[in-house]
Amino acid sequence: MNDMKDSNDINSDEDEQEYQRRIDSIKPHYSTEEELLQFNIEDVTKFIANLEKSNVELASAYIEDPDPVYYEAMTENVAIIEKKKNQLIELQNLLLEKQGLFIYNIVTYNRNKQKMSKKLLYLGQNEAIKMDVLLMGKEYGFSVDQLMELAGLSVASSIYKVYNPSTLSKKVLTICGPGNNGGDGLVAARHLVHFGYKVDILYPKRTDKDLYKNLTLQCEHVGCELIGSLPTLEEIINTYSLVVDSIFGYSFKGDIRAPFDSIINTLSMLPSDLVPIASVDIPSGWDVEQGNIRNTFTPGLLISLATPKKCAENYKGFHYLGGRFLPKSFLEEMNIEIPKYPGSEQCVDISFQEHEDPTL
Ligand SMILES: NC(=O)C1=CN([C@@H]2O[C@H](COP(=O)(O)OP(=O)(O)OC[C@H]3O[C@@H](n4cnc5c(N)ncnc54)[C@H](O)[C@@H]3O)[C@@H](O)[C@H]2O)[C@H](O)CC1
Ligand SMILES: [K+]
Repeated sequence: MNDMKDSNDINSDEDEQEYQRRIDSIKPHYSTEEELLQFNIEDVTKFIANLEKSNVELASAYIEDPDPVYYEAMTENVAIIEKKKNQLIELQNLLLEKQGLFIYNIVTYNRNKQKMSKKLLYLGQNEAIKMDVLLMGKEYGFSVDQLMELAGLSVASSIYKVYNPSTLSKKVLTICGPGNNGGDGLVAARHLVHFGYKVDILYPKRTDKDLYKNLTLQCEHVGCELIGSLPTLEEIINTYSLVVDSIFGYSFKGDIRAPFDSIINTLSMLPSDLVPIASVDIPSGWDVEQGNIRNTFTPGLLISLATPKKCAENYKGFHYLGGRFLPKSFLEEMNIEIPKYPGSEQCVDISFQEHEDPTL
């Protein structure tokens, strides 16, 4: 046990100070600010990777011997990883700024004190549908399965950032609806398994199209279990650490019909501190433009796809943007401005704290 604790000493304050001393001592060798930023980005990335590796080791040690010390060490690691990831995003944005790629007119700040554009557009329902038609038309030439794959990957990537598998002790339940939002959920479920989660899927109203049949098959092949009906509230709490809501997206209209009415009712009774919900594109049951008018659940994480929709304008939880597939020409044609994705990331944190003073 002591050996494991020692290998985790990277967490300690002394190590952090040592790390800072090392960075400071190296600074003079870098001739430009851009080079220094590049170096810092690489260093923080390695630091995060080491901690994540250490957490995987701690997690397997904990499974063999559920000593709370392992758990505490993992929790400490997770907090440091979160801090370092925020630092990484700031460094990446600084680099973008240095390279002249951050061009925003009106500036506000998100929870990571990143500069964000006020011009970021919240689409209405018809605009979102129009956008889809345009993307998949002759001019832009995308196919639905291409976009769905990128959308689903970005959902899984966002979940990984907010609800890291090392912090979850139970499985993830992905609930899929009958349309493309459900398809995004199937893709996300498969990637979540690749990222280290155990995933069950509830897919009560399946479509006969090959795309959905294949996505379901692929999920089964990576080990997702397809469950027949929604477990009781108590069973959900005992079995799952997270619910992924991919029931309805931007085409949802009217009163919620069966079987999704009772599913959404149950989800609305779920204590969010015990089992948070991650919603794909739209929190299911919310009006696409007016938001939570039916007083259903509020997700802990919302992953808006391509651009956020109007219902998310006053959303206060973790908010990520994914679906990194919009070409510049398309953004110009639609007169949309979206935040820059850092590096090769599939998602970007757009959780707003509009009135926060970034210098505090
Ligand atoms: N360009 C993009 O950003 C992409 C987004 N994607 C995802 O696709 C959904 C929109 O998909 P769509 O198939 O148009 O619709 P939904 O999934 O929202 O749902 C349609 C489905 O739901 C049924 N339905 C509608 N209203 C109700 C109701 N009141 N009660 C019960 N059932 C209802 C309807 O009959 C249909 O069967 C978008 O949000 C993104 O998640 C793409 O994956 C990639 C491109
Ligand atoms: K949804």
